[in-house]
Amino acid sequence: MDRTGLLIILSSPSGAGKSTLARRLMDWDPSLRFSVSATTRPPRPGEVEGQHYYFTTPGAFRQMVEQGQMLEYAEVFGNLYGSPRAPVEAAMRDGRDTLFDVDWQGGQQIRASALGGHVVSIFVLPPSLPELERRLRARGQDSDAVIAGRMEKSRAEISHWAEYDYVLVNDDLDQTEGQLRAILTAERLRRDRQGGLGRFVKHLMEEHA
Ligand SMILES: Nc1nc2c(ncn2[C@@H]2O[C@H](COP(=O)(O)OP(=O)(O)O)[C@@H](O)[C@H]2O)c(=O)[nH]1
Ligand SMILES: Nc1ncnc2c1ncn2[C@@H]1O[C@H](COP(=O)(O)OP(=O)(O)O)[C@@H](O)[C@H]1O
Repeated sequence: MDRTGLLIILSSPSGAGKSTLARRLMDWDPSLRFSVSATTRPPRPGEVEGQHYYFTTPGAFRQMVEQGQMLEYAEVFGNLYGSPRAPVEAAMRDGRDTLFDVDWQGGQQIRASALGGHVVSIFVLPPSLPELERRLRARGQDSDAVIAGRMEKSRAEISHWAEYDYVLVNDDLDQTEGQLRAILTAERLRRDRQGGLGRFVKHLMEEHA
C-alpha cells in the first residue's frame, strides 16, 4: 500500500515527560523515526551527539537556516533549536513516521510546512506545576537557575495547548504511554483510509467478480 509517513509532534513544558515518552514509544515501535534536532544548547551529561541532538554553534546553526536546511527552528530558553529537513523528507518518501520533540513554535511551523503529510500533534501536560518542578529537579541535570527559567516559561508553553489534536495529562507514565500507542495506531488507520486503501478495496472486489 502506498503511504506517506506521519509527522507526529510532541510538545509540553520542559519536564512534563516528552523525552521519556518519545523513548518509550520508539522502544514499542522501532520503525518510528525520531527527528534529531540541532541545538546550540550545551550537551547534558549522558547526551549523545546525533542521538539526542546535533550540538552545534550559533554560527553553524544560522548557516543551516540560511541554506534552507531547517524544516523549522526557534529560540527556546535562550538557545536555538531546529529540525533538519532532509531526514524528514526521506522518511516521508519511505512511508516512515517521524516523531518530533519540539516546542509550540516548532509545532506551528511543522503544521504550516509544505511537506503535505498527515500531521498529528500531541500536547503533554504535567498533573500540576509543583509536580513539574519536582520532575525537573529529579532529573538532576539542570542548575537551580535553569530550572527556575523553565518553570517561568512553562505557563507560556501551556497556553498553546488548544492548538494540538490531543492533550494528555502525564500523571501515570504507563497510562500515558498506552494513550500514545492508541493515538498512533488510530492515526495510522486514518492515514491509510485516506491513502492507498481505495486501491486495495478495488482489488478485493475484482478478485471474486
Ligand atoms: N522548535 C523547536 N523546538 C525544539 C527542538 N528541539 C527541542 N525543542 C524544544 O526545546 C525545548 C528545550 O529542550 P531541551 O533543552 O532538550 O530541554 P527539555 O525539554 O527540558 O528536555 C523543549 O520544549 C523542546 O521540545 C526543535 O528542533 N525545534
Ligand atoms: N509520568 C511520570 N511520573 C513521574 N515522573 C516522570 C513521569 N514522566 C516523566 N517523568 C520524569 O520526569 C523527568 C522529566 O522528564 P523528561 O522526559 O526529561 O521531560 P521533557 O523531555 O518533557 O523535558 C525525568 O526524570 C522523567 O523520568
